[in-house]
Amino acid sequence: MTVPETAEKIKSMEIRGAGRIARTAAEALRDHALSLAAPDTAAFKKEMEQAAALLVSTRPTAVSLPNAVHYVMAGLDPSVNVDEARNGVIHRAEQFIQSSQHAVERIAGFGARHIRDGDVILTHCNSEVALGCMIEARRQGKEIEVFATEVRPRNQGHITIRTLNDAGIKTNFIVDSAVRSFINNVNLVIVGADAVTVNGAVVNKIGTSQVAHTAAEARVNVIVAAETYKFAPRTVVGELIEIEERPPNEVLPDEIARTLPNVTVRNPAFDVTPPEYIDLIVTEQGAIPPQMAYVIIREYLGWEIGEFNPGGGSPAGFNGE
Ligand SMILES: O=C(COP(=O)(O)O)[C@H](O)[C@H](O)COP(=O)(O)O
Repeated sequence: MTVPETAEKIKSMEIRGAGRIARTAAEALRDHALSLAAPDTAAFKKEMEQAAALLVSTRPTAVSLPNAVHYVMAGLDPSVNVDEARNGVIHRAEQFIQSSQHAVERIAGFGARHIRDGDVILTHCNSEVALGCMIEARRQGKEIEVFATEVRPRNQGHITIRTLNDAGIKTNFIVDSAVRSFINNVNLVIVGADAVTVNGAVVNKIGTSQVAHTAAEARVNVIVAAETYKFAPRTVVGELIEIEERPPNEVLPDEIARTLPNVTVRNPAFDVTPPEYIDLIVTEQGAIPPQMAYVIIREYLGWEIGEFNPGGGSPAGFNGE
């Protein structure tokens, strides 16, 4: 897939979920590097930077995307010849994809240890790593049951219930507003993350903070499953995570909206769950309390602000191992 095709698919959410977005962006940069017929390294670098910027511009919230792009682009050494520069990008892209897959597997293993036989788990949205923990627990023979939300307006819950069904996990499908009605039937919440900030706040699908608040009130533990490349280095220097606001017609059809001139539809795709509502963040480096997010950023993403910064920034590295 070309870079513009990939960018379009990420924008339209045909490719979605923070981890998948990151790996697909790395693949697109690798393929772009492979096919570019640039006369010299400077031209190659310029084209690659344009491609990188296009990918980063597709969705603003999932930090995995700029982190992945930055990691791949850090393989481009401007002082070598064009073939070496190309190989540098390809190598870093392959490395990112592999370590991301490895991270997903490790988190499933670590997360499954926090799931006990007989647990009833609530999940919100469609997170590859959160589901990985449940599927691994089931694979280990633990009898679990899941409550999965619908996830208005894009219905990611439909993907989640299919995956759970196919894994042979007993699943209850509920509308988003039914979470509080069922929270006392549940003894664990597991969700994914699009970004984790330096203070341990978790940005995830809209509604996650309501789920976590409800869980806190009911004394139900909340686990966030998140690879280290979901942590946001630039929050160390005070940058805020941008919350994507998506088109109104995802929520209300245009033909109805047209008849309601006094009504404005608001459609934020993500929200922020404060660290007080989170018991544990399970990363591929192990489980941490949210308050230790800073350590993950420092140890695994580097101090130099690891996100892709078009035209500048030093190449700090995500270290997936
Ligand atoms: O909020 C979402 C997806 O939102 P969207 O559908 O808008 O992309 C997921 O919970 C995280 O991205 C984590 O997913 P994963 O664990 O698969 O990276």
